[in-house]
Amino acid sequence: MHSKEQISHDEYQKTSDWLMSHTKHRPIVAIICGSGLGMLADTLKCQDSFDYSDIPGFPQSTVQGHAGRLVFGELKGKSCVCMQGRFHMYEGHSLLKTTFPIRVFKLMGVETLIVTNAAGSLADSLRPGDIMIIKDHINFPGLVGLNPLCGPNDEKFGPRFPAMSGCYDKGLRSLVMELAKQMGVSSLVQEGVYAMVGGPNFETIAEAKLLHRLGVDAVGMSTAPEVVVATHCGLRVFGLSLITNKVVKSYEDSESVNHEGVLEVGRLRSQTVQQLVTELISRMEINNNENTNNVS
Ligand SMILES: O=P(O)(O)O[C@@H]1C[C@H](O)[C@@H](CO)O1
Ligand SMILES: Nc1nc2[nH]cnc2c(=O)[nH]1
Repeated sequence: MHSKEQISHDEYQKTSDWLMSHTKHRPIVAIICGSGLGMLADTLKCQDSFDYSDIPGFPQSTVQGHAGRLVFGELKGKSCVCMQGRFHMYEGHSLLKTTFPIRVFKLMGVETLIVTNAAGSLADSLRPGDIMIIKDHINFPGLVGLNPLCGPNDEKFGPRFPAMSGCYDKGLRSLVMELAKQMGVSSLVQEGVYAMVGGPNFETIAEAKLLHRLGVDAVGMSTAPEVVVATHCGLRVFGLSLITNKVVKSYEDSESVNHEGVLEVGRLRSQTVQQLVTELISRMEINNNENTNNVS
């Protein structure tokens, strides 16, 4: 089950050095755009962007709605880097490749990771178009040993046995709840538990019932490996799921989900997600100012 693949510290460093020599931005925040949410990158000012295919060591995006571009720029005076397109296990990437950018971000000086995704809801209180602030996750592939941290541990990044309780920063979660109130969109926003499944198929009804009984609020096919690797190397994490569909949990229900519908809800709610993330970045406190305002 375990792959023998390893990525050395030097390989992450080479990619980081290449990027740092091709942009003047020195990002302190990294944003990963979920399906249909790539427009988050459009808000960045003074952009430098790179196709993944041009970045040494970077995997390639193959999913519709994931452009495959890394965009550097400024948002509210803070230097950011944005992944327009992420890597999923179901595309055939190893978990190390899926999470490759996270350690590159760490080496570039990023302190905070914002992850977004499209997800189906199991909680009755979450409707399509709602935004779920991720309070915690269940990493189903991880529970059976499909974890990017399997294999030799690189102590330069983090410990062999990292804690994962509290991996979604409480302060940032409360801040976004507060911002949602101030923006008049609090009726769309609530906290919940995200579960990652392997995909690429959507859930059977029996699987949906199981997830519901286990206390999962929303389900998707990404995010958990990225958050595990980010937490391992000491990044502060904030995550949100855009609820794009209800997961069908009844044999009487004739609805079914498809990727086009997922992307469509992403487009419809893009503005609100964009505003929330922009306000979050504007208001979040930064620990280490070394990387701030380095763009000349
Ligand atoms: O990258 P995310 O997690 O937003 O993508 C979700 C899960 C699948 O990749 C896809 C299904 O429509 O959307
Ligand atoms: N697994 C899963 N991923 C999703 N991504 C968007 N909607 C869904 C869903 O219903 N199930």
